[in-house]
Amino acid sequence: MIRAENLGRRFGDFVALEGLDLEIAEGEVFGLLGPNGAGKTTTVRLLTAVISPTTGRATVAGFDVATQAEQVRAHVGILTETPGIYVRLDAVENLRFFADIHGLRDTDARIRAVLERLDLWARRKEPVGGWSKGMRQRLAIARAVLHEPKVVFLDEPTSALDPAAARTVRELVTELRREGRTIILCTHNLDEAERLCDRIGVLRTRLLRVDTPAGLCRDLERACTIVRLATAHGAIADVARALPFVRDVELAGDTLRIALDDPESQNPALVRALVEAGAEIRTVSEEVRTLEQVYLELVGAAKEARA
Ligand SMILES: Nc1ncnc2c1ncn2[C@@H]1O[C@H](COP(=O)(O)OP(=O)(O)OP(=O)(O)O)[C@@H](O)[C@H]1O
Repeated sequence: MIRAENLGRRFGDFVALEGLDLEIAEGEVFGLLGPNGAGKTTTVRLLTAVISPTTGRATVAGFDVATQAEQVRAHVGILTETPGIYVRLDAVENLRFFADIHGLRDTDARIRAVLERLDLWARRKEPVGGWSKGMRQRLAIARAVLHEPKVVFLDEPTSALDPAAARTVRELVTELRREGRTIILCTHNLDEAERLCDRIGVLRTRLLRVDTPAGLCRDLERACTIVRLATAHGAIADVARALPFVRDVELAGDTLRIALDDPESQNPALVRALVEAGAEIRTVSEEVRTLEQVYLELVGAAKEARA
């Protein structure tokens, strides 16, 4: 649904985005994470044909963002960080305005359907200036999906919302995904990204890493197997240390933390050796790092590399 090849954008001498290679499948929820100024909004603006690339190319729904901007815009919906909602107009007037821009037909039926879906129909006649932030955000999402786009870009959709309103927005994202739409979600909320996204890309001018949330948290270079013993046992730790494929062993209480290069293939031999040495093993598990740890290391390393 989205394909970018060496996509980049400069503003004068300043490089906002460089060498973006990315493919996003239809129906995927793709999270874009990165610190302030990392180039997330620039990426969204490039992929929605609001600005043009200075290097590379990209297609969205099969259309080239540089040469077929109008078709791209017809197939994408965007929720920006500052959605242009007209506070003096009511919800229907706001949506009618955008429906006219898109040249939509069946405007009244569409508006009613989307407002009912977002639970805003009963309040449709009030100027939206008097609404809560959460309600306005829902209206902004209604606007983004009014023309039933195949791809929906959501730039920080839950920032500045209270937990209940944020939850409603997250439920909407899940619903949009159920309808088969492709969603690009820019967020600083790592927990939200982990819960909603099929894959996550970490960006800092360049795309540093792309993987599933679980894949990002499984740090292969530091994979550790955690073995909990029935009784604490220094001798068992020494047995593990003596194994040629074990890189490091820490014993804390009844728990061994064993660093391996490839736990999946080395765990069976490790467990066999420990049992043969008399260990009574209660549990064997994998040390999983949090997305926050992985994220901070990735963007921290990118910052050092740039310095
Ligand atoms: N029109 C522009 N002219 C000059 N510089 C720009 C322009 N648009 C963006 N930039 C710069 O490009 C960099 C990337 O900005 P961008 O808005 O894409 O980051 P972001 O990852 O969305 O950040 P945030 O999380 O703060 O929203 C920033 O340093 C920004 O100042």
